[in-house]
Amino acid sequence: MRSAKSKPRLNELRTPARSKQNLAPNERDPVQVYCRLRPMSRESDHSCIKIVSSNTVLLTPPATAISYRNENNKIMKYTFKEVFPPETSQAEVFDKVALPLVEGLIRGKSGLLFTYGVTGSGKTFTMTGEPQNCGLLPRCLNIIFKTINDYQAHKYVFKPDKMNLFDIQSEAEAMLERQQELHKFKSGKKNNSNPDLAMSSTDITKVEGVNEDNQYAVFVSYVEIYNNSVFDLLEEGPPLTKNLPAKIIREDAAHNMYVNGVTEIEIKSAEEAFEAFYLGLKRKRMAHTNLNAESSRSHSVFTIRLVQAPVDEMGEAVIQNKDVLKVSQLSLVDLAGSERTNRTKNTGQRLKEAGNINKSLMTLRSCLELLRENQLFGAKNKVPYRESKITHLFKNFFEGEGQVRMIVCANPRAEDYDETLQVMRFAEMAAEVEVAKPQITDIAAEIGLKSGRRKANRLFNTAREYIMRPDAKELELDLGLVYSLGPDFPSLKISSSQEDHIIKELKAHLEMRLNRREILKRSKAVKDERLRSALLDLEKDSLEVRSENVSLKGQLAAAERRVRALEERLTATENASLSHQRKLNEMTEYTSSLKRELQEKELLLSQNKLDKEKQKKILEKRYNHKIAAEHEKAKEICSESERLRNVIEDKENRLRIIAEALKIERDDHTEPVPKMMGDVGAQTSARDFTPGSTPRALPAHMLTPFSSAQQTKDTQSSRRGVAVANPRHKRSLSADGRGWIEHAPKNIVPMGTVLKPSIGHSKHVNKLTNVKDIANSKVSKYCLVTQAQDTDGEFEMTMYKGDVVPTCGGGAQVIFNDVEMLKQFSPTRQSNSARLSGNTCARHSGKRRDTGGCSPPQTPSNTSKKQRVDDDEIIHMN
Ligand SMILES: Nc1ncnc2c1ncn2[C@@H]1O[C@H](COP(=O)(O)OP(=O)(O)OP(=O)(O)O)[C@@H](O)[C@H]1O
Repeated sequence: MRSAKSKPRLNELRTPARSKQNLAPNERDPVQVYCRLRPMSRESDHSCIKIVSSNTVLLTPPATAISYRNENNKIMKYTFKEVFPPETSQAEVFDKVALPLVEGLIRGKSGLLFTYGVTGSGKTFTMTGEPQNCGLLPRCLNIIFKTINDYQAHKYVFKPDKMNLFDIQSEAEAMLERQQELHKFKSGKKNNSNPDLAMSSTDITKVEGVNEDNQYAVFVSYVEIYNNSVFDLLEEGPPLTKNLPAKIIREDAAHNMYVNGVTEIEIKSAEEAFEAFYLGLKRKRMAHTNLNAESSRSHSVFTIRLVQAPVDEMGEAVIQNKDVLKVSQLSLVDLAGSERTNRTKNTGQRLKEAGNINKSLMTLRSCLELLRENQLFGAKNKVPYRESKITHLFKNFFEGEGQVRMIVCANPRAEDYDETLQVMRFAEMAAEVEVAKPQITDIAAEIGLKSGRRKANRLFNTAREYIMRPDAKELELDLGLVYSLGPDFPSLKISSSQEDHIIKELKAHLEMRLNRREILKRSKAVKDERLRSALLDLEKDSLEVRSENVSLKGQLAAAERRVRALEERLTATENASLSHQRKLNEMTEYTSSLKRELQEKELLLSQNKLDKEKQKKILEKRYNHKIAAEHEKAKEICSESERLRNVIEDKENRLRIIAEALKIERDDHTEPVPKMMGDVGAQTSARDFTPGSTPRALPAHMLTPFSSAQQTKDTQSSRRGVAVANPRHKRSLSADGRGWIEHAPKNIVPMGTVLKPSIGHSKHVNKLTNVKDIANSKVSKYCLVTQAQDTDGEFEMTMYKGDVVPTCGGGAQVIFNDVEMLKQFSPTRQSNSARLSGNTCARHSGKRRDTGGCSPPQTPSNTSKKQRVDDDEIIHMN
């Protein structure tokens, strides 16, 4: 727990929010409602409002009014704090209504002043006024600056913290910001001032309540509430014509409502304030209605916030602590005019605006009604402040504390009567609402600061300046201002014995002076003590400084010696450096000459390169068409080779067919020859024979020699003397002496002639079933022997020959490259070719590419075009 005597902590100094219900009557103030009547536009017009006293008006309904019929021509009486007749001057209204609010603002109390009334009743006239006849707002600004002018803090010492409170900056920080601002303004500041608005207000004087030991700063903001959205009229950026972004209303740490992110401009003079106000005015949405060409369609709220903080003990700078700040605000609200939409004949946007205006005014009205009920009858109605932006923004005035004043403006003309009546009723009701009186605390006194600090500082500065002057003789200062025992003695003249009160007054005065003397003595003792300790500190410091001085002198002498030595070295080094510098210059010159040479050569090189490239291009052009012709030829060759490849593929396919035929034939050869060669042949026509098929019949003269080996021998012996074999007819290609594998049917028919060539080193197989027979290092050639009868019934023997090529899988493949056909003609045969009888040997050979496997050769008839008949083809005539 904090002891009773200890000083309060700074953050405990703020006044806590007080509960309205528990307030004593003297702690509350009613909303003060004034009525101002505007002059009639035409003198001939009938006025419905009559002022019966300084605070009462009578409303007489005209025959055209609705209330004339509804309320039986009833005259209504309304009472206000004061009624201002049409001829009342602006200054008078200001003095009565706004001046007390300004005074409160200076003392740290917040205030709210709004004008309320029917459209065209003079709200804006009252609030803003006209050139040369300024209204409440300019007058408030003028008087505030006149009052605080000598006590203003430097700009940016107080800075809004964006959460409705303020930070305090040091003088240095503030100066830096001022310089930045100066720089910004030099680069283009727009002047928004309006000479008309800098209204003459010479009659304005100062108000009481300024604390000389405080520093002050004024901040203004200007918002507009339009269609229940809040817009910042001082926001930089968007052009005036475009829609401004809407702002939201928030509650700060002290439960005060504020417009979040609103622009607050620090103002140092009334002129600056007018400038800001004029900028906001330009942004205001003005709309024209049938009723009033200048009617404002929005509520506008101009807020002046006054920040004050005590100066420190020295009376110079503000205490750097946020908690000593006191912020008070005066909000000047020009409400949009209330109107009946059916009378204004508004449509579209205007109708929506009118609806919103009326809705917000209705909310204001119902909020005040509920508040009044709560206050008067202890009801616990929930007040719907949030239903409208205007009531939400000023919630803390009604729930917290402050001074609230309202000026009801009225136009006494008959056309406005019904609406004016509503306004009067509202005003009467609002006057019954009470608001807690603001409590003022002297924070400086609470933290032990004495008053008169700034004055003392001023005197001190004057004295110092005076002493510095050469002609200073005697300083005459009114120290009484600082050490004053209070005001002068009251009048002590006692003229009768009954005047005891004078004695009492004198006694009180003396006691006060004694008290003050005591305080001053204590203060002096404290200051003496401080001075003594300061002098002692000074003496101690002085001694330390002296001894330090002696040691420093010794150090200085040693340092000087070192410096001299260093200087000598430096001179020597400089000389050396000079000579090096000369050399360096020479070398630099040499280097630069080399560089120049290099550059020239590089230039030459690049020139050469360019020339070569040019030549290359010329040659390329020249030979391009030749290259194109070559390309054409290449294409032709390609297409030819493609065609040949197709032919080869075609041949391969045919060979494959032959191979299949051969396979069938091989299978047929397994049948016994005698059966094949029997008398069946006599029954079978020779024309039934198809190439490649097994011979089914042979002519009778052919059968004998093939009947058996014995018969062959007989035939050979019967033809003794005839040269049936000539060694010269041996096929050279067949008998090349390499290892052959001869693949012939088992029962091959002996031809009985020399036709079949002998193959040296050959191995005979009937069936090629064992791979070793062919995949054998000794075998490099392959010969397939077939026998058949041709279409003429002649017997022919074909030998397909090829190279055995081993494959990578361990097997072998045969590439056929030669075909030999041996044909035997019967000498008895009657045909065109019958004159030639005996054996014919034709040899066909054709080189072909590797088929990649063992594929049968083409038959001679199929390859007749490509195959040639060898020169050494022999025909044996028997
Ligand atoms: N007390 C007055 N003395 C002289 N002229 C006045 C007075 N009151 C209003 N007028 C004039 O009446 C006209 C309308 O006044 P003003 O614009 O102030 O009305 P308003 O209530 O603000 O209207 P709205 O609600 O439409 O904004 C203005 O031309 C103004 O000069």
